[in-house]
Amino acid sequence: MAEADIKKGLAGVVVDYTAVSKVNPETNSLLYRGYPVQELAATQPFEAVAYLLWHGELPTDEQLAELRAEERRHRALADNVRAAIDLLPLDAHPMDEVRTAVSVIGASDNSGSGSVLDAAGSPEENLERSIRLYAALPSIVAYGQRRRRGQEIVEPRDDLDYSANFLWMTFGEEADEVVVDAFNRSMILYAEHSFNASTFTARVITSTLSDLYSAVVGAIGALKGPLHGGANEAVLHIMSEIGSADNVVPWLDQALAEKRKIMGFGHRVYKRGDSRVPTMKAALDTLIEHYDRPDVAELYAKLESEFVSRKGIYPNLDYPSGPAYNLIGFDTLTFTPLFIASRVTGWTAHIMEQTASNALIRPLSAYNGADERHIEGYVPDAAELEAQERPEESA
Ligand SMILES: CC(=O)SCCNC(=O)CCNC(=O)[C@H](O)C(C)(C)COP(=O)(O)OP(=O)(O)OC[C@H]1O[C@@H](n2cnc3c(N)ncnc32)[C@H](O)[C@@H]1OP(=O)(O)O
Ligand SMILES: O=C([O-])CC(=O)C(=O)O
Repeated sequence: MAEADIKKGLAGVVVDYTAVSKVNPETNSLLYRGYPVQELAATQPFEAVAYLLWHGELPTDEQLAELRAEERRHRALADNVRAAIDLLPLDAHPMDEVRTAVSVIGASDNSGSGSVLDAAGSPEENLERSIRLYAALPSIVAYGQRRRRGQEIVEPRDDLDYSANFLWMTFGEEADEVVVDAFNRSMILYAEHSFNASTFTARVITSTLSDLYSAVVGAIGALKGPLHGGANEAVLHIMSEIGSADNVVPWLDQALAEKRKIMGFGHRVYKRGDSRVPTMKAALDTLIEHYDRPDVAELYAKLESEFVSRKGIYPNLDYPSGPAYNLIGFDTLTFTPLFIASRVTGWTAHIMEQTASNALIRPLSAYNGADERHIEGYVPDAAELEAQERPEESA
């Protein structure tokens, strides 16, 4: 068998153009539509960043007010979505819960003709669907956590912006400004990251001219894995296992001896550190100070320094965001759903970009299975003999 030039995991393969974001490992930078993400996190509400990702420009005051009004209109948890969530067992993973909720929203959207020929939708329909999902996800995530805790649903508040309302619906009390600010920054930092696994999944699904909801459902499935979004949950599991800074060295000795992956470290593209980490770490520091938890800072710093010095592998965004969400009070299993609530903006921007310049995504594979063989006594019919006369490239 001839050796094929396989790029395992598509590592290093450039598959298409995108104008949504630029990840540059050389300069350790990340641009959303040209703007450094750090500048956006320091100056913008998440709503403005969502607008930027969808439209390519930051909104004027009027455009932002319009988006905020529309977001408020679609905040409340729809009855059928709540009913579907309530059917799920309480120990279902929240990622499965959110995935199901998005499916229900998609199945209930009767815009378009209903035919598969029309599934991909117009740019206007897809923008409308994107805003609806973006608006609905906080109530889904918040309700999920409250349901697991045996608490009553908290209705959205029209006088609060996206991040403050998200925290209100989750905890039933108004969050301090420093907490809202840290949370808003995390939403911005998680919003977009070029052709990561979940975004690429969304683009593959979109490339078949399927609908936006199906692409988001698929993306949620890809995000759940601990090599991708699930790592923010996994970081907290690891930190709980370690317990305190004193235990880092023995814990790490054993984890490395067992060849375990240390969650929240490493990245396919960034090899010298993730561009978003310093901004998220600064947000974590404000939370550590606010909640007076120096023990978290000690454990964070000790694990980072030990792991980096031993392996030369740096933290990714999930490393500071895991403990940040823990300090805010989110349950560990809710962390990756928070990632969904943010990343739905990037996913949908990519879905619209893919639709606007589509080509079916269908790579080739090199076959390394059993040699051709036949069922004993089988006699090919005429159709099969005819097909064999027209051999195609194997794939
Ligand atoms: C928002 C995000 O999605 S960011 C990513 C979140 N994911 C995680 O934090 C999970 C932990 N990290 C990882 O598993 C990896 O770093 C990935 C999957 C993110 C990127 O990995 P890849 O580019 O595919 O590199 P790969 O996994 O092959 O790692 C290369 C080497 O570094 C090692 N390595 C990479 N990351 C880690 C880690 N976190 N812990 C231990 N070893 C690691 C690998 O074991 C491998 O070693 P080897 O060459 O001796 O086999
Ligand atoms: O880019 C990646 O591979 C993963 C990542 O950091 C993200 O999706 O935010």
